[in-house]
Amino acid sequence: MSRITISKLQAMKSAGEKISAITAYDASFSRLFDEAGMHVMLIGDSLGMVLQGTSDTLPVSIEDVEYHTKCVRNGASKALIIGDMPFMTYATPEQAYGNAAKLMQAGANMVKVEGGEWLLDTISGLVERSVPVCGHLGLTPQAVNVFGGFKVQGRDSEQAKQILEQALKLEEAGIQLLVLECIPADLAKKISEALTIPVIGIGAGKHTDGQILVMHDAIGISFSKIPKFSRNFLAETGNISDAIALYIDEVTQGRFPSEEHSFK
Ligand SMILES: Nc1nc(=O)c2c([nH]1)NC[C@@H]1CN(c3ccc(C(=O)N[C@@H](CCC(=O)O)C(=O)O)cc3)CN21
Ligand SMILES: CC(C)C(=O)C(=O)O
Ligand SMILES: [Mg+2]
Repeated sequence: MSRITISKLQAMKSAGEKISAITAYDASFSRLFDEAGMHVMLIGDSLGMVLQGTSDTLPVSIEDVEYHTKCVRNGASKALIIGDMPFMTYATPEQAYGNAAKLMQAGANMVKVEGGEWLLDTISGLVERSVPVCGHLGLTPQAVNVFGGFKVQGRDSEQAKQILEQALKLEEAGIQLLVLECIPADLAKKISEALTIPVIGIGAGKHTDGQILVMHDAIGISFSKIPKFSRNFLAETGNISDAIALYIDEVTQGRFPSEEHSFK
């Protein structure tokens, strides 16, 4: 079976079919997620927190994500694979090109970068050089020291307007997928409707075109604090394959996230 393409995700958005995504870091889980029918796997810089035990994602290196991308690539034959660009590995367009090349050569089909306005040239440069790009707005964890903690973003109307405007500019610059993290459900709905490209939410309510979770949260074994927006699917099922199948089904049916896993 051939790999899920970005155009397939685009077609899913157009058809109103929900996209399910999860983070993955190794070949064994990657194969399990792939066989369950997961559409997208992200080698997240969250690996700093869930694999290495650090208190934020800032110490993660490009070599860390490169290594885990190779592991995930070996387990996945169908899911679209996204490599997360770590803190300060895309501070300039030139840095971004060299570091994106490492993740693409490790097996990623797309790279993800956190931020808005300042990234527009980097994004168009990557896209011109044949690297598909996923954006990330809202609670961008690499900016935790600016936010003063992992806090919900976009609650006041000025900030909400800014996130929407940034999303539109990123789309114009060439991103083909967008992650929205920890923003009010109404704002995520508005952005998902305003954009042509698919929007994947985490802590962003049920109206986005798809959902992503950190895999350790979805099975309730995270080293770090499990965020309010997550749900332990293993506790409900008793084995990991069924837990992942339930997660995908709940996303597909629009039952996850419910109000208790969303922000106002
Ligand atoms: N295990 C894990 N899950 C994640 O979702 C995740 C990571 N690690 N590491 C990277 C970032 C950091 N993330 C986080 C971490 C904590 C909260 C959190 O504690 N949020 C509060 C809400 C705070 C507020 O109301 O402003 C919560 O109660 O969920 C949110 C996102 C999301 N990502
Ligand atoms: C939470 C997701 C979107 C992420 O960026 C990560 O796992 O690093
Ligand atoms: Mg990340």
